[in-house]
Amino acid sequence: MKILAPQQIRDLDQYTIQHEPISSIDLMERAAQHVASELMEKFYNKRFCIFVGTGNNGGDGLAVARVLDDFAYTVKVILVKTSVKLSADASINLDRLLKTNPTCLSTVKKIGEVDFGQIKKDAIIVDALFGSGLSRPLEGLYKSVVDAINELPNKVVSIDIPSGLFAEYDKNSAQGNSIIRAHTTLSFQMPKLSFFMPESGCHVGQWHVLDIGLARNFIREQPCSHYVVSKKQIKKLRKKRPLHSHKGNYGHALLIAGSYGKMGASIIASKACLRSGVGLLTAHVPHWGYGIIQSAVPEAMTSIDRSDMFFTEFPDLNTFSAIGIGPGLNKKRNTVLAFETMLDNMNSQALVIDADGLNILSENKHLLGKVPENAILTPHPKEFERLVGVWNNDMDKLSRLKKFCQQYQVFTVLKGAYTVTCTPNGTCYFNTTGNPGMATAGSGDALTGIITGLLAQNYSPEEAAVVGVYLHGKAGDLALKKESTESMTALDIISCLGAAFKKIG
Ligand SMILES: NC(=O)C1=CN([C@@H]2O[C@H](COP(=O)(O)OP(=O)(O)OC[C@H]3O[C@@H](n4cnc5c(N)ncnc54)[C@H](OP(=O)(O)O)[C@@H]3O)[C@@H](O)[C@H]2O)[C@H](O)CC1
Ligand SMILES: [K+]
Repeated sequence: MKILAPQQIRDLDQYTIQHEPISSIDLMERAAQHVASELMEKFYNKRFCIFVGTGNNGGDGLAVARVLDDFAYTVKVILVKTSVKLSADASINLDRLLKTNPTCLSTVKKIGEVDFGQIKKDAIIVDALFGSGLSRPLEGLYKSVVDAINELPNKVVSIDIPSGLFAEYDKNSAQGNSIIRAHTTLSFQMPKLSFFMPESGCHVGQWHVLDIGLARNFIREQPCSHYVVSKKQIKKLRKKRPLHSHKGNYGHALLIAGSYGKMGASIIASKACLRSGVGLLTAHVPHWGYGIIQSAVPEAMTSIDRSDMFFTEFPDLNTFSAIGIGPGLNKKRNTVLAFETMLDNMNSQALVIDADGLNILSENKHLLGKVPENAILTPHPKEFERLVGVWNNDMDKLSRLKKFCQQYQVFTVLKGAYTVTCTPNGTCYFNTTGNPGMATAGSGDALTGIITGLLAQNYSPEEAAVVGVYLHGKAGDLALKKESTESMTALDIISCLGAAFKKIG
């Protein structure tokens, strides 16, 4: 699913009105019907208190109030209005509401006029103050109202976007901005870019997309560099196995991971790689790790380093279709040298670099130039910061991510609540599977194993990264059915990979 920019969304709105054709007031009505249905389903028989502004987001709120009132819900509407006039469609909806239920509405022009004490604790607050038309941070009356709503214990549902939040904008990170902290956000047609950033996404709560039928052909034709990964897309990318096939058809992966005291990284990455469908796996481990890996992962072959403790050499790379390097490696001088020599000797093998592999790159920046094109780097934010420097805010982080991928022609999987895969041309794919239980030791090693396994099976780097991240998150979500966010371990995630594949279908 595309994540369009605010101006594109406005154009989409206009295009739909002209080409469907549908009048803007009817489009607002359609949007409001969707919101009201969702509210009635989620909050059956609850009372609602709707804060509306003067733009079209407020118009949505007024129309929602009327629909809820038609269904005999108890609704209070608070129109927060400075001296500005209402938008044309908000004004029509105000008249419609006044005709059906004039007593539900109060208009406030000063903060003292809002009687927050009157709002029952179990009422659902609907936030329809500002949507995608926000042009500056909130001030004065609007800021006070938003701050006061955020102090209330009530659940808040935002229409389209939490009021005060920009759809995509650096100012989201400005200290002291007042932004609604929603429990749920019902967003029209597509999520907004700011939902995916830690600094701004924390205001959004659970978000749901309401398909209000905006012109699909227009969406399809829009240039776009931000996408949300969907199950449908992953299903299309999954490679189905023919009946007559053998392990030789599914690639041979090499995992260079683990060192003295960190053999778990090798075990976890190896198990994940095998559970992702690789035909053959060789785990390259230090001499000391031989017995450990052989007994923990009997399915894997081993390549044994001459060093007892660390990675200092590598086997003939031509045997392998994909290589994963980094988990639990350490950064000893000889390890750095071996890594550099390996980069010099890469041919056509697909490559994943994680953990200490990334730390070696950030401490030896000249090696970045040796990373082969289309390699996949899988940093967590701290590792990424070591590679690109400190960012000012999340939008800056995103632009550094794109610049980095374009400069080195690599894919980067930047891990987080919404892990983003950025391609060498700067296109970003946001992943929505996964949960906070996956923030646990070895979780990243598992992802390295999964992506390496997919690469070995001839998934393109883009497919392997996007599918791998999705599967890893999905397996984590399935593991959460048996475990809690606290108790989940990396091996729990791996044990659910089979079920995750089945969920893709
Ligand atoms: N996408 C669609 O197809 C549909 C969207 N709908 C809804 O419409 C809103 C967007 O509506 P819009 O009227 O463009 O924007 P807002 O409702 O957010 O409000 C804009 C007005 O608010 C003023 N404004 C902006 N920032 C501030 C501020 N910080 N303080 C005070 N006032 C502010 C702005 O004035 P300007 O000075 O910036 O010109 C406008 O007057 C979308 O989010 C959906 O909810 C449709 O209903 C369905 C189709
Ligand atoms: K809103």
